[in-house]
Amino acid sequence: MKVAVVGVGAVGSATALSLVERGGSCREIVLVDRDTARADGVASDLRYAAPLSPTVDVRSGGYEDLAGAAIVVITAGVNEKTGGATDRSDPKGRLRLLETNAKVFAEIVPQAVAVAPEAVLMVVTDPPDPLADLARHVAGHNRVFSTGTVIDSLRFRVQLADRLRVRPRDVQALVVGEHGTSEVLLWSSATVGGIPVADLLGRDGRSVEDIRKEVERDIRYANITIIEGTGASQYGIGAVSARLVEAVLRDERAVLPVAAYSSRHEVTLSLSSVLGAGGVQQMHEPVMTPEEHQALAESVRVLRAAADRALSIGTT
Ligand SMILES: NC(=O)c1ccc[n+]([C@@H]2O[C@H](COP(=O)([O-])OP(=O)(O)OC[C@H]3O[C@@H](n4cnc5c(N)ncnc54)[C@H](O)[C@@H]3O)[C@@H](O)[C@H]2O)c1
Repeated sequence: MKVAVVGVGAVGSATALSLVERGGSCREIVLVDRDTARADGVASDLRYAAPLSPTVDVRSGGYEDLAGAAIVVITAGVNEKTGGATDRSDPKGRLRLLETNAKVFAEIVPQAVAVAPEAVLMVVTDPPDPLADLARHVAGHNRVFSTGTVIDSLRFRVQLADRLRVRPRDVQALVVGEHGTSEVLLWSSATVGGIPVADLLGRDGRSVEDIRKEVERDIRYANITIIEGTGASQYGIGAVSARLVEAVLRDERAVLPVAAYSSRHEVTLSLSSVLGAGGVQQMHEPVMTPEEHQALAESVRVLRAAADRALSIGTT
């Protein structure tokens, strides 16, 4: 199985490293970037790490090398720091990158689809959900999804686990809607060992409402906190991307909050999605309170407007 990564910056190289280290799901990784020297350098670096993992060949290439790829991971484009999306008080958040990155997608997607018409397209570039709508439109097929709120849901689980002093693996908690400032944290269904987290938080006397605000802030702006330290958030999303590739290649039917087009909501968004061969196979709406439903409707509104903009930029 061949996996292609288009865009070999911080996120693309972290994704490729995670693919090599997780091992086993793909036999070949091709790295493509308009900065060919960078793609060559990352491929060369990873080639020397590969013998420590299950057999995998890593090489750089051009679009012609996408032929036969089962999945194309798109991580090309400006990031939050370069694109000026690191202001916590800016409600647009990652949507600030839409104009620039829609143009990047208009360049990449037709070339990728021409060479690899059967490949699943996985969008990581921000803002991933409207860019997945654009990619789907340009590709002319539905085998398109974005990493959506998988990373946000992991952040939610980690933040809750910290406060509850349990391991994150045992916390069930979902974020749905946009991978962005309008995302919806589903507190009502967050549980640990079958117990609602709201029943466990605040046992040390702190107000549950205060803890909730603190957790929401930490998750919504986790990317900015990371960028303030390192310039780019890359390792978490790299590990997520490799894990999602694995779920597709192995037809796992894993239930994860990746984003795909929902005919019900008429836009790409994250719900409880079933991920396997061909991308997202089913999407289900988690049980929500009326307030959570309302917040999701607002996120859908934001996403529809962004998708319309992405299409108008990327298809003219
Ligand atoms: N979905 C998520 O959860 C998530 C998380 C972190 C970052 N991101 C996003 O991922 C993207 C990449 O971030 P990064 O930190 O790796 O940025 P980066 O600047 O380190 O790398 C971007 C790479 O894309 C390449 N590129 C740009 N335009 C191209 C084109 N037209 N064709 C081919 N290659 C092109 C550049 O040469 C560069 O190597 C950003 O949009 C960032 O915001 C998304």
